[in-house]
Amino acid sequence: MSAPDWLALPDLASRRLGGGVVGTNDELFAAADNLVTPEPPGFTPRTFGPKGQVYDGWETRRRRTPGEDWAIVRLGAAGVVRGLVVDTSFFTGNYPPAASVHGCRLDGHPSLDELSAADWVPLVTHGALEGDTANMFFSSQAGLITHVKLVIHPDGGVARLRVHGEVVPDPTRFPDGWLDLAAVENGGRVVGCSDLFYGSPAQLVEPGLARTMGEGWETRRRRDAGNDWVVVRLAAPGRLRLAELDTSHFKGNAPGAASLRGVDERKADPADEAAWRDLLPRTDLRPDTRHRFVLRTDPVTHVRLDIHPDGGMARLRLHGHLDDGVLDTLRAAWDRSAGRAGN
Ligand SMILES: NC(=O)NC(NC(N)=O)C(=O)[O-]
Repeated sequence: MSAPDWLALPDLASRRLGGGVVGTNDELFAAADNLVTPEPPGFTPRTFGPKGQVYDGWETRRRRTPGEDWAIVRLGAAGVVRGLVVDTSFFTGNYPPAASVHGCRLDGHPSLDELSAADWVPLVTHGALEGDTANMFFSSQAGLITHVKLVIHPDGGVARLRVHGEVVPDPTRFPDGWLDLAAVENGGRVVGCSDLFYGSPAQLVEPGLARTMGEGWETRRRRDAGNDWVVVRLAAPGRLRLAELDTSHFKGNAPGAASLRGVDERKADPADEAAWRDLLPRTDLRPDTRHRFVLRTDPVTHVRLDIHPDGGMARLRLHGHLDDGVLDTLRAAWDRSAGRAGN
């Protein structure tokens, strides 16, 4: 069976975006914070701590009274949830047989008490789980979600909770309309690339600096005359003023040069090669360097980064201003769905 399309969407709960566990009723065996760890779970058999076998995940005690266990997760970026993964990797004799996930929308910085009293809408209802498995659930809930509540029936261990969805730009994050239009936390997304052999291009637009080469995008060595590329769909239409092409950590494998092109899908079809306009001409790059290039572009909705011929890059930042009227549109969309996660 092929992977569902929604798996390619960003994990809104990931710690990489600032997601975090804000409360749980029980984490005696293993901390619920592990649910949002970006790296895949690991396991070393027969490693015992003071409470029992050590697990990389959330694990509650064996229930001796009726009920269920829960953990509430603050998403790193608000969005519309398209699919969830309740990953029970390495939990074999102690996984929960079923899980539910609910979502809510609460803006600002709500307390656990406020979250507990929120209107929760179902994203997954009593979904059957397999042990030691990435259990996948499609969500048809169209509302904007800021927090999710994982409920396990009745108890047990879950290694990771992935909440894949489309980021909805939060206009309170850029009150003057100046933002990194490529950033995933603002709603930017990598929608195409030539090669992702060593590292995912989605990492180019993640927050912060890459800590290692492994946190960037890296292609294999090309043995033909072509070059590698990625296309980013911007958070919203905007005029670019500053590009950052960050080759940090890529010392023996930085691209020799790069260029940027853009297109405005409101005026031309991005599938039409001839519609793309130069934003930054082919420019030499240095290894292990945060290059900044000042730009002055017309409004664009998509940007293509070409690297010549291949190699790796840690981050791509595309700072600029939202096109005229777009900030008002984003504010209206944000306000319209306020307090209505289920709509
Ligand atoms: N061997 C175990 O994993 N036992 C228990 N869990 C831990 N973490 O020790 C349990 O009851 O699920």
